[in-house]
Amino acid sequence: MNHFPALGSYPAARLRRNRADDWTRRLVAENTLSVNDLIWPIFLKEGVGRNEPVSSMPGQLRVSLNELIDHVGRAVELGIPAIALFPATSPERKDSEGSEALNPDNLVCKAARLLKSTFPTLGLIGDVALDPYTDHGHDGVLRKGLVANDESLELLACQAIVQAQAGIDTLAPSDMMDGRIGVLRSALDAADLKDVRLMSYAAKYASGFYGPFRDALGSSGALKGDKRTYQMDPANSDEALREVALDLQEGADMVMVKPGMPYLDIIQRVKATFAVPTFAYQVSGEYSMLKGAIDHGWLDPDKVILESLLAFKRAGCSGVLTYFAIEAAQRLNRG
Ligand SMILES: NCc1[nH]cc(CCC(=O)O)c1CC(=O)O
Ligand SMILES: [Mg+2]
Repeated sequence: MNHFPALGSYPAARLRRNRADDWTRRLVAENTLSVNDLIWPIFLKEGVGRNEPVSSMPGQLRVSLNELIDHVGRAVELGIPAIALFPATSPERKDSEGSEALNPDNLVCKAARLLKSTFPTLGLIGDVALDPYTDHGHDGVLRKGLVANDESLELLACQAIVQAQAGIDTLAPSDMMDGRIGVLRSALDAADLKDVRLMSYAAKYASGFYGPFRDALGSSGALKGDKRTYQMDPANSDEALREVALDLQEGADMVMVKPGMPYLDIIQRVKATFAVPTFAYQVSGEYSMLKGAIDHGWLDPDKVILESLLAFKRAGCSGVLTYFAIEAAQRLNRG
């Protein structure tokens, strides 16, 4: 069936006409990518000392607190609206309950206070989940060998409050426990932190693409088993809509789909169904795939970085968490 009878067909219809010059290409472009779409995830390292390269993510660093202002200053200068903080916690601070997550002087909280006082207008996103802090590497606590949903929620709520009090303005729960958005929202309300935003990792899949991230945080060696009892099955799509519906009902301000590129179909369905601010996480494995090929000279960074990010806009995203944020912003600012 012809859905566009009025348009006729070749030779009257020649779609190449609009592609013939830069000016028409710019006029008919349906989507744009700008610096306003970028969120830069940053790994933090304890102690004062040198930054450390992350070997499975060439170009990314674990940043120590004394280097943090210079490091983040680059994002601020480029106009990147927000960064997301992830702590590489040293093994001696990890335990089975992830207690360090509740320490108001933990790495994320120290970084948040420092960054808020230096860059008051920069958005700070804090990860809510226990895996950087547990010696078993799971996002919640274990009871009888299983990740216990409701016990974990209590700890996650405390973790959220501690971060918000340190200056984190957007909490991003990545734990995938059921009910955590509602619990976090009421905990924030009770603590008079009503303006703190919740960016829910609503549809987070049990993905192999997180491998380099777990290396960066040192949680891959620690992780016992896998996360398939709480993260979503990559086979599922309808279920993502249920996850998003619940999180919105419970008080999420923004939702996220993760990973990104292999899940563009999910992003599109979420945006079409709910019409709410939707984000994607172009995760560590996606970065390392592209970066590895770029470093070998097999892909052209001037083409693939912005193309991969524009794909998220086309699918319906408001913005993207990407380790390419700096490189993308530099290219966008160059015009
Ligand atoms: N709560 C853990 C968390 N938060 C963000 C990522 C992955 C990000 C990336 O791969 O870049 C993960 C990994 C996991 O679930 O094991
Ligand atoms: Mg959920």
